[in-house]
Amino acid sequence: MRILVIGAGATGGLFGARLATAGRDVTFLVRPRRAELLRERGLRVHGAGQDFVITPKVLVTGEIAETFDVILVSVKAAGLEQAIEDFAPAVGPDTLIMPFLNGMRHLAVLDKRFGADRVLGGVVRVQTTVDDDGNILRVGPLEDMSYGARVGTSPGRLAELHATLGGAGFPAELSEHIDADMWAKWVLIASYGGATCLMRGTIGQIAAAGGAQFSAALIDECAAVATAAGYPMAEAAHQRLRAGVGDPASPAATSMFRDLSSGYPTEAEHLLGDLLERARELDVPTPLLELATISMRVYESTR
Ligand SMILES: NC(=O)C1=CN([C@@H]2O[C@H](COP(=O)(O)OP(=O)(O)OC[C@H]3O[C@@H](n4cnc5c(N)ncnc54)[C@H](OP(=O)(O)O)[C@@H]3O)[C@@H](O)[C@H]2O)C=CC1
Ligand SMILES: CC(C)(CO)C(=O)C(=O)O
Repeated sequence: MRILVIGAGATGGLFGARLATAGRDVTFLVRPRRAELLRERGLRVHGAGQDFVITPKVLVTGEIAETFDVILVSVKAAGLEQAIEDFAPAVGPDTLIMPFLNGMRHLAVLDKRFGADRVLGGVVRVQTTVDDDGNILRVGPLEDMSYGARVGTSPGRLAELHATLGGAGFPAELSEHIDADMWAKWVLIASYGGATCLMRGTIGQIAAAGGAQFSAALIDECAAVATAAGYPMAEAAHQRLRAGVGDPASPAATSMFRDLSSGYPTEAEHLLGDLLERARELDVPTPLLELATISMRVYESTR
């Protein structure tokens, strides 16, 4: 299957490079500045014990002349609408679209444009960022993905997708409960991301300052929203998250915290604001989530 990766940033750059290294047919759809850099210097991945460069196949937005089998959407939430316009010409009748985005709201946007049978659920777990030289920097060893059908995707096509994304040097799981997986990831990202951004420190720094109970209470609030929405988190996973916030040495943080620390725009509305809105609709009290959301709104409005 021919793969088009939308964006060659922290997640798309890493997984696209892995897939290309494993011999898959990968093309990156990028904007002109990124294209120039990639053509000049290649796509380099480094950090956490790895260092490799690939010469990527690159298409600049506006240049798409044919459809692809798989589209991996790896833009941030704020860039989604424009990205959809840009990659739409690559979507044919059998194309599958797998988004990497955290949160859930993007699914409705993609479904509306392309139909839910073509839009898979997706979860990627990596710790990456784009460094000042435009390289993909791994800030931790985590690297895996899962994906799965939500409604009416052809099983044959799904199997082909799994054969393409699997066995490429990172764990890739075909999930039969991808909506629940996405909700569980959302609980993680909203609670760890909300806590670290509100407190301006890693999970360990918050614990060392006496905030472990605060972080655990935020996890409970986010998990309660998932439960009310019909996607209760597995008890063991919930308890693992809670246990993780008690370690003062924990370096845990999220991509939203890395964006905040660099003074960049964040996905706060997509990750926190949307969850808060759903909590209100479902009548779930979430005072800490509200606090984290407001603090990020202030950050965004004063950047
Ligand atoms: N980073 C991480 O560790 C993790 C991130 N995630 C999630 O993955 C999603 C993507 O995040 P991440 O990879 O970090 O984001 P990045 O900002 O690092 O990468 C996004 C890339 O998309 C490019 N882009 C944006 N719009 C377009 C467009 N219209 N056409 C082509 N390229 C475009 C940007 O290019 P340009 O340079 O031109 O702006 C940028 O390089 C987010 O929802 C995030 O929450 C999930 C797990 C871990
Ligand atoms: C779960 C985690 C922290 C790593 O994949 C993440 O999704 C993020 O940093 O955005």
